[in-house]
Amino acid sequence: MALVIKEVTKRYQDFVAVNNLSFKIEKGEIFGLVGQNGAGKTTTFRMILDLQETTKGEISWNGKSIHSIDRDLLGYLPEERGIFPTMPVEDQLYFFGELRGCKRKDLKKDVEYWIKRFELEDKRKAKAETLSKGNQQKVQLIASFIHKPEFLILDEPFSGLDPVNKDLLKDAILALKENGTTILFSSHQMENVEELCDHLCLLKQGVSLFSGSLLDLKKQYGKTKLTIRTEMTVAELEALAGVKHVQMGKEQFTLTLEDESYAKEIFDIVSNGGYIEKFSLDYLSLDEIFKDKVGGSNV
Ligand SMILES: Nc1ncnc2c1ncn2[C@@H]1O[C@H](COP(=O)(O)OP(=O)(O)OP(=O)(O)O)[C@@H](O)[C@H]1O
Repeated sequence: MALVIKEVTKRYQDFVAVNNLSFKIEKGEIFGLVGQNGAGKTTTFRMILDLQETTKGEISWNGKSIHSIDRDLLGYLPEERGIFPTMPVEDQLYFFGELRGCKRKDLKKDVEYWIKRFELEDKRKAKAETLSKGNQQKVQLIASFIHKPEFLILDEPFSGLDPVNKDLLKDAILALKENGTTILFSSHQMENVEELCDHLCLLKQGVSLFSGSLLDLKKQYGKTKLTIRTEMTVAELEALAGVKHVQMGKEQFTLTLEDESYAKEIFDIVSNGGYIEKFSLDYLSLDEIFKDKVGGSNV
């Protein structure tokens, strides 16, 4: 295991921000930390980065206490966005790379590569303050990993990015993983976590509701989401055995089943021995699971 968080608690006076949290991340993995505002994500990051002390518990990287590792092994995109306003984009990236111990000549290839990859070529000489918010975020993001850290922590990296830039970021995260970087990121946007992570931790008010593989989490609920197109009414569908909830969508219904074993019987009734345009049985989305775990819903 690369990162091990063991029974970590963070207390601010009487308030417990992180409560007995444990999870593990393997080398080269993309791991998602998911939780609502105030769940304790940033606090957890700050403890991993040794910017804040734990009240209790241990954090280790490759078997060594986080207090004793070389800081340059780590990269961090904090939640607070901020780069030097008057420094040109390109200079900014060299500056952060050199700050983390890299030589300017060794940085050139990577600076060029990432400027191109994040479509910032025409902005390279521009002062950071003249860039749009999304572009500033991209610069700060590149700055967080230009020194090729082993372990990269990204706090809400997707917030404020348009769909095209979100895709650029997703591709970049996958490319960093390909190169062996271990990545931990937080997000409120479940589709990003679902697309990128094999493993995740769901946090609620500082307490872990789940940590482990996304597939294992999905299996807890089973394939209980049934999407069908039918002439039947909501009332008729609700009356079927094993149906917990029916949601009417545009030209289709989404049924929540008590158990996936009811699907066959429902198929027989809905298709009535004939053709059916749509009948699809799926795992719940992470968003649906999260809402259920955190708030209680109809799933
Ligand atoms: N220095 C502090 N003193 C007191 N309470 C704090 C301090 N820092 C954080 N907290 C509290 O700890 C809780 C967790 O905060 P944290 O910033 O870790 O949440 P988060 O999951 O990152 O939230 P968000 O998604 O809104 O960034 C919050 O209730 C916050 O108010």
